Amino acid sequence: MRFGELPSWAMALSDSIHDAVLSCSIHVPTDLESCNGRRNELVSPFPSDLLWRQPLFDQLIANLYHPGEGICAHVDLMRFEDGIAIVSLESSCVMHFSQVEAEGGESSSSSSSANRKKIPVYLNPGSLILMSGEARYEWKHEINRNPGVQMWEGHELQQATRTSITLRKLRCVE
Ligand SMILES: O=C(O)CCC(=O)C(=O)O
Ligand SMILES: [Fe+2]
Repeated sequence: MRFGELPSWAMALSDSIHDAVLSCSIHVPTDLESCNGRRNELVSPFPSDLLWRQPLFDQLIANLYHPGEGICAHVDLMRFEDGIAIVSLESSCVMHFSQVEAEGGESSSSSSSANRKKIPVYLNPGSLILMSGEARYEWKHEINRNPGVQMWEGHELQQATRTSITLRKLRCVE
């Protein structure tokens, strides 16, 4: 785990994440009438106030998982600001997202565990996960790699050692 100024390779990674977000961000007209007035908004996988903050990230953790190891469902600690990036390396895997229980817990009918869906996201080696806003605060993420096989769309995933690098920004304490 590392806090404060990141080592140069992690700064380079952070810059690459910044560039990757920019390269898949597009400007779209806010409405048809304003098309000619060139008013448009940026649609981006990371909100621009987060993308342009300085520094983008100042904390990183590298996690090493052997076959059969994963991480249980959680929301990242509130000591970190909004805007989290994870680079997934080496082994493919499936990350599941599930909605945080509403206040009042299991008795709340719309959010009972039976109704709460898990959204699977397939991660290739090199995949970048960006979490902000609702995804960061209202959804848990987990990787369930029990010993044995993990399946994706009917195919068996070959489990190998997996490394992930999570980049975050510490919340300022006043
Ligand atoms: O290994 C991963 O992809 C997830 C890591 C993670 O969620 C965390 O460190 O909080
Ligand atoms: Fe996490």
